[in-house]
Amino acid sequence: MELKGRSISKGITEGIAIVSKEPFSFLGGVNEEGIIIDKNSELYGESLKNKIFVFPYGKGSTVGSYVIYGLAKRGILKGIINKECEPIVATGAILGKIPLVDKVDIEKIKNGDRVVVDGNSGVVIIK
Ligand SMILES: C/C(=C\C(=O)O)CCOP(=O)(O)O
Repeated sequence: MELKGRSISKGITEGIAIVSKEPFSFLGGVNEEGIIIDKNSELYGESLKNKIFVFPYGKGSTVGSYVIYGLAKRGILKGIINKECEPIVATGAILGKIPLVDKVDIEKIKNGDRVVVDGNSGVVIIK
């Protein structure tokens, strides 16, 4: 299935989706190893390692950009899909050089789906 969206950060990646139905704060939401540490998150205790992180939009501190950058640079976070990306998450993905596509109907993506994020054309493919 192909979902059309908008390119925010270029590049193409493929991986397993980890889906949060709630908006996500990277500062205080995830540690340096990519483990979700926000106890209010439905994903508490899960890992972002080698995953495509799917969530509606970012929330919280501007420091979130640097958290995303660090996760990307350490090769933990492979890509992001948002319903509506905001500047904090966009900045982190662009600096970290990981693909990000938004304006996607993320309700069609289930936890564990294998997805392709094409940040060049702004398309997500569920395999
Ligand atoms: C850059 C900031 C703090 C630091 O250097 O640790 C301020 C972040 O402000 P927010 O209102 O959380 O975006």
